[in-house]
Amino acid sequence: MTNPVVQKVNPMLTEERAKASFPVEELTYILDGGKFNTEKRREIEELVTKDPNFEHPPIQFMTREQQYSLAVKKALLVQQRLKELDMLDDPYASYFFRRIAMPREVSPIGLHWVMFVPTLMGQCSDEQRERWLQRALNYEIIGTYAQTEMGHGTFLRGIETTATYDPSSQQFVLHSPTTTSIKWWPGGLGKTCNYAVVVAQLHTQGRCHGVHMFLVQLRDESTHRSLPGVVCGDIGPKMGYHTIDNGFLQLNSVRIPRENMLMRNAEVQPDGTYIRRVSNEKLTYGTMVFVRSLIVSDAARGISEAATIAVRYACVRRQGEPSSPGAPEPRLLDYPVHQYRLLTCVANCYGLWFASEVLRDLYFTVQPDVLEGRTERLPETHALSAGLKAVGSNRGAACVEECRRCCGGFGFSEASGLPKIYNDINPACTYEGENTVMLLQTGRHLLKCVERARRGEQLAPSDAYIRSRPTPQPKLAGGPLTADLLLGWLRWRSLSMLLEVSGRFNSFIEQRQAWADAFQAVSRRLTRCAEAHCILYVGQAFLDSAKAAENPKICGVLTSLCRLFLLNEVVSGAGDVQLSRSDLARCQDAIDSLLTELRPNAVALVEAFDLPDRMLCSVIGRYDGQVYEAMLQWARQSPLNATDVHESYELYTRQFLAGRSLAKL
Ligand SMILES: CC(C)(COP(=O)(O)OP(=O)(O)OC[C@H]1O[C@@H](n2cnc3c(N)ncnc32)[C@H](O)[C@@H]1OP(=O)(O)O)[C@@H](O)C(=O)NCCC(=O)NCCSC(=O)CCCC(=O)O
Ligand SMILES: Cc1cc2nc3c(=O)[nH]c(=O)nc-3n(C[C@H](O)[C@H](O)[C@H](O)COP(=O)(O)OP(=O)(O)OC[C@H]3O[C@@H](n4cnc5c(N)ncnc54)[C@H](O)[C@@H]3O)c2cc1C
Repeated sequence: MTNPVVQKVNPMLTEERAKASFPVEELTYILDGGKFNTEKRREIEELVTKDPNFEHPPIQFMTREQQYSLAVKKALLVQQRLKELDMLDDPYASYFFRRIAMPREVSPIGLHWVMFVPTLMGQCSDEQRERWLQRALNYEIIGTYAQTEMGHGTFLRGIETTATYDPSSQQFVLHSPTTTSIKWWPGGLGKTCNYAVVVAQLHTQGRCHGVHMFLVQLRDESTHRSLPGVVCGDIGPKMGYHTIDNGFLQLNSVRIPRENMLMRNAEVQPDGTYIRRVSNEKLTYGTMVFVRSLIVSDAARGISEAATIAVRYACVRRQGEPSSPGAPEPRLLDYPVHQYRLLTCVANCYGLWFASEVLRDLYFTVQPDVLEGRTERLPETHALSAGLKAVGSNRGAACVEECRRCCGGFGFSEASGLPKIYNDINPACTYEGENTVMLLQTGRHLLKCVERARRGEQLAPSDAYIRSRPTPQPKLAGGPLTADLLLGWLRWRSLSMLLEVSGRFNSFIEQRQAWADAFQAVSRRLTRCAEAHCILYVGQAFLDSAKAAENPKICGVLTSLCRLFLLNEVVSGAGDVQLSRSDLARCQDAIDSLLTELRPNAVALVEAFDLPDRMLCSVIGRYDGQVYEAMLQWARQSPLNATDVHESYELYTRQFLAGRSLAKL
């Protein structure tokens, strides 16, 4: 543990820690992807924790402008430190450095490395990479990804910004023709960035060729003033994300050189001739596939933080009727219903954690082929990243909210750290493709898989269970409810639901409905199919990782947690298909026994995430469990407490009490 123990550890937490049935440290190595990674991460965390430059009072007491300004300073300081430490080329080290240096502070330059650089990597021709990539990697320029407009987010083909080629000057003219065409939302666009990848409709030789990407300079590189024709700014306060300047951008006939169109997949020649190099036009959407896969891991990390806080708090918080006179009040964690609420969040967290690793590996296996124009596995990768992005962020937001409520009133206080975790994960349900829209993309792919299965074509590995005919329901009665059996049931459920919906879809087609209309008619049910498919993927990844654990004690506890995850899915999905009352009752009993079995490991399972206090930023989730003193200390920092009598008393309350009118004040 990298946590400095400030005070004596609360004995209730020590007692819980002693109950672990497995070596927590070894599970940490598994989660980090090896002991080497754990050690490296801890070194970085210690480095940042000791650096006074990253210390400051809680940002929750600051104004938005102060928060933004501090975040800019810290984000840039991180870059300087990473350079000094020669860590810029090490994505693992720089990720953890950023994370611990700016815990729960969304970086104003975050879009630069999450989307701007990956877009340059994926969409530039080789010469363009030479020209811009190194400058971007060195942070000589700071960029963002400007796609969404006020009028269009989901429907990308509806984007209105135009890039019209002018062969006489060999320039593109970037223009926002309407109010709705103003770019709206891009992170860091308002004040921080000086460049952007702008998504626009390409017009040349009198024809529109659809959405393409252009590198546009927004601000002067030395004065940072916006360039002629560029109008940009901050979009104002949001539900969260206070540290980042999501921005707007209006382009008034801004001219850029022809070479600033990103030309890996398509090109406009000097005379204006348009040439498409690869047939799959969806390659322009490549960066989104990448970021969607990252969101699954963000969701798991968000739950890991919230669950660490809520489980620790549940060990030290006493509330309720003592079991006998004179006995202490029960701890929250003693209540089975509380165990259920927390442990199912922990189970979701592990499932998403392992699924995000499998998805990341898939992405990095497929990406080199995609860059070379071989797109055979792109549909599977898109369908999985879209669906898992939706399921991951939906679950992430729901579990973090559940953990927050598990902490009662303190969960509503910023002191708990929980509102911030929620406000960080919640927008992921919307950005990078709104979740329902993403589930529909997965659903569309699944419908096509049934069609392919019917034609006897081979399906991608994660779709291989899809057949054109139903399979018998696995029997849950009789033998033990093993993880394999439960996973088999979820596989059967996913296929059954899909075949039912696809049957309905086909009947609409037979009635001569257009494909798009038939799709709309089944869309509501299709989103459930997409969820079931993704949950199956999560369950499979979870079980594979549990089985792969070499230490039998870790394998045991992970398998039990995986069973809890699977059983909970079976019970909550019982309405989607027919599950007999007796099977349902068996599953419910099995959940109750698992809660009793897993309860002694509750603390160990969250502490395996090895989250230092600096990362959690939580008064009630501290390693030492000394909650109440710390809560008082926190409240003392409120600027409202700077004076005993607040100025509003003199200005208003005193007048009010004296019976004077406040109307003109
Ligand atoms: C909903 C769709 C997918 C629809 O696209 P469309 O062009 O209308 O598609 P269509 O003609 O209906 O054809 C669908 C077809 O296109 C395929 N496809 C769709 N997306 C991809 C992809 N990424 N990779 C590979 N293939 C893709 C689909 O599988 C369909 O294929 P098919 O026709 O079935 O063979 C699209 O408009 C979309 O992706 N919308 C969501 C927009 C979005 O995600 N915006 C993100 C902005 S950036 C951001 O939010 C950053 C935040 C980060 C932060 O703050 O940290
Ligand atoms: C914090 C944050 C950061 C962001 N950062 C960026 C960024 O850096 N760069 C960038 O370009 N964009 C960014 N965005 C924009 C984001 O990608 C869009 O908000 C998102 O794609 C949704 O688009 P929209 O807001 O236009 O919603 P809409 O498309 O108007 O959707 C509204 C609702 O309608 C539903 N809906 C829409 N179409 C359909 C359909 N076909 N079928 C069924 N239902 C449908 C959706 O599910 C949704 O619930 C960011 C957004 C947020 C909140």
